[in-house]
Amino acid sequence: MQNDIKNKIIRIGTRGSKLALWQAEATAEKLQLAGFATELVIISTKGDQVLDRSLDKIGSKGVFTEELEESLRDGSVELAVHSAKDVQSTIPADLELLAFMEREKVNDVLLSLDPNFKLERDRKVVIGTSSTRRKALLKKYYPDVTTAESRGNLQTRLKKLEDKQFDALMLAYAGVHRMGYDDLIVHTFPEDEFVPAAGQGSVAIECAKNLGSELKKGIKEALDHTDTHVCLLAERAFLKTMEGGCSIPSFALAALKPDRVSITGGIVSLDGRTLLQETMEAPLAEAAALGEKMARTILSQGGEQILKSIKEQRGEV
Ligand SMILES: NCc1[nH]cc(CCC(=O)O)c1CC(=O)O
Repeated sequence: MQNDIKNKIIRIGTRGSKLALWQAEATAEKLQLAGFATELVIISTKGDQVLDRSLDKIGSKGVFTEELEESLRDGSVELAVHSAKDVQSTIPADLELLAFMEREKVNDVLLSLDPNFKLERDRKVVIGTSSTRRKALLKKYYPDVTTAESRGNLQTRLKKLEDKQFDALMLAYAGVHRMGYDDLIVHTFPEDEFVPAAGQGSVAIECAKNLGSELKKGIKEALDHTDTHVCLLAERAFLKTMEGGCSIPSFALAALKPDRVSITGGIVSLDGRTLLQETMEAPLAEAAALGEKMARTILSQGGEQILKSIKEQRGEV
């Protein structure tokens, strides 16, 4: 049985950005170690093609995932590799998230070409970011900072930094590290103030539900990191209940204790004035329920109001 499934080449669908390819190659390596043959299939998504608008204006649902999911459906790939952060909170009924790879350090970091760059509370600097969460948290903790749009893949954003479109660039450590830009890091934001977006730093592996149970089991054994998976269940349940999507400044970070899971989650208003943030814990087996409970708590404490005013500002209601 085991040998049968390993005769088949696992085609891995991935976006073409350098970071996406790094993640797909890391996936392929793990599969190869487990005895599978692999092949990468590069698929371009709307998020890669539309670079002149911020994500919240393209629409938050699946901008980096839709075309990959179509390839899972039509059988042209067995797996799709995503940054877990980019995966919409509800997966289509015919697909599933099979595995989450071991998580990288979760923090947001700041990159600058000036190694002596200091981020101080009362310094007027321009920081490149297109994330609503990062913009709003910067307003809260660094009110004198202004932000400038920085969409595009990491290389495009670094080019904007070189062109002095901003003084520093704010990114997830995970991507920076995977691309080998650690040398440019001038600041690491503490994860209790700049709580990351749900899923940040982890790679999610998606497949069609009907891929075949033996094959799915073999792939999961090769790729899944159990601790990361439990944390992601909690964070994604939070995201789903918040109905957040990547354009909402919500955040959630779960962590494991020996036999319990804790989660810190919340939402911040776009102007940074209202920050709702809580930490809760539960037994390991209740990770998803914990994420949901956290979201309901935040929503009832004023999160609902924040979401409503964000939608009003965007003209969605
Ligand atoms: N939405 C873009 C995106 N999706 C995943 C990462 C970084 C890698 C990760 O968090 O796993 C990034 C860039 C960033 O936020 O700096």
